[in-house]
Amino acid sequence: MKLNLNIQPLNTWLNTNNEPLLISGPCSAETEEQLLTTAHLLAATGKISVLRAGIWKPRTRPGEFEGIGSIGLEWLKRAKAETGLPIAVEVANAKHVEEALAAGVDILWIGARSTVNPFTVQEIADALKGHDVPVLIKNPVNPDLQLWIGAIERINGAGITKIGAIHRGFSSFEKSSFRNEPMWELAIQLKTLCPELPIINDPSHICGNRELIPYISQKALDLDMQGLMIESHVDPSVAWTDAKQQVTPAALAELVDRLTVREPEAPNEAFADKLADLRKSIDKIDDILLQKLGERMAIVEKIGEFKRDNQVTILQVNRWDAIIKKGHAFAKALKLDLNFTEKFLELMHGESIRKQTEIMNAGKAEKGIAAEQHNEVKA
Ligand SMILES: C=C(O[C@@H]1C=C(C(=O)O)C=C[C@H]1O)C(=O)O
Repeated sequence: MKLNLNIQPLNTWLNTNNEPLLISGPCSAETEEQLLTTAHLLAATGKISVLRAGIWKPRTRPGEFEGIGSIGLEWLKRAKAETGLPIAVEVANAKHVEEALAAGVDILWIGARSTVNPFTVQEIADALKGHDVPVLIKNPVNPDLQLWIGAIERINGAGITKIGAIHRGFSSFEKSSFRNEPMWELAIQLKTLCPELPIINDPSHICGNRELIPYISQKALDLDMQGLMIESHVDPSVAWTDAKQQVTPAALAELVDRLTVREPEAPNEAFADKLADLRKSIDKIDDILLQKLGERMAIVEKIGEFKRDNQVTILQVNRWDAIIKKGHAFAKALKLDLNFTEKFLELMHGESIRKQTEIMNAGKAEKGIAAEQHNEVKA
């Protein structure tokens, strides 16, 4: 089901010269000189459309630099007057919204740590009522698409129609090369549910280091995201916050030059025809795959009934082990990714277990099973 949002297309409220939107600026405004020098260097690249700077910083532990505060608005105003760039800041409560709007801030964004809290988002939404300011909403820290959507709906419900989502990645318990796991599928789901909603990628917070930023930026553009928010600093080595992930304005310009912007639409009829042909072949294969999956499940059900009637456990580790081993051999021979193949088989096995559990317990503890099934579907 599509989301029922009232969103104005990005190009109707921000001029990006038909290029992907690029928002850049320091993680934190530190001093007037740092902000202005960075802003001038960024403006001189001719690459960016919006200048950003954090002035109220939600930090994990107390005692870290928590932002320069309202004085930063004066510096941003000066940067805007001198460079002509629209300015953007993060807001986390009603007071921030009021101060930012009074200072003529052009774009507000809601950070990941605020998006997680519906009370905070609602407070911001209420403060925005009656204003016509663009608002960008970062994904919540945790991979919860509904929470992200809920925040977008709250802001939209306050009458804000110039809205964008910022994909900044998600906290994960697992060790990873990323500071925040991209979990692209969540951004893809959001785009599928609301195709008119601009999604902007934040490679700085996904990567947590400079090195991976070009890779993530390119991937974001190839997933048809409409822009990038990349942190930059006149001298990242001395930055007060997020030093490892900021780039110099010169490095930013170089990075942007190396990106390839591809079109979502077919460039000509010949391409469209060839693509349609290839897709026909995929459709045929998908039909066979699903047909075979259905046949497989019917046999799994029979085995389930057989096990139930003979009091045999559902899980058969040896059999499962053999399937995985055979899967590995197939993956190698067919040049399929091993991890993908394993995940696919695991998904199938999980469904067999679920189905056989249902058969084993038919009529018994129905409530518990229904609850488990509900959770599995949700997950
Ligand atoms: C279908 C069975 O039950 C379970 C499901 C399996 C499967 O999906 O292939 C394999 C082993 C069992 O854990 C079976 O025992 O063969």
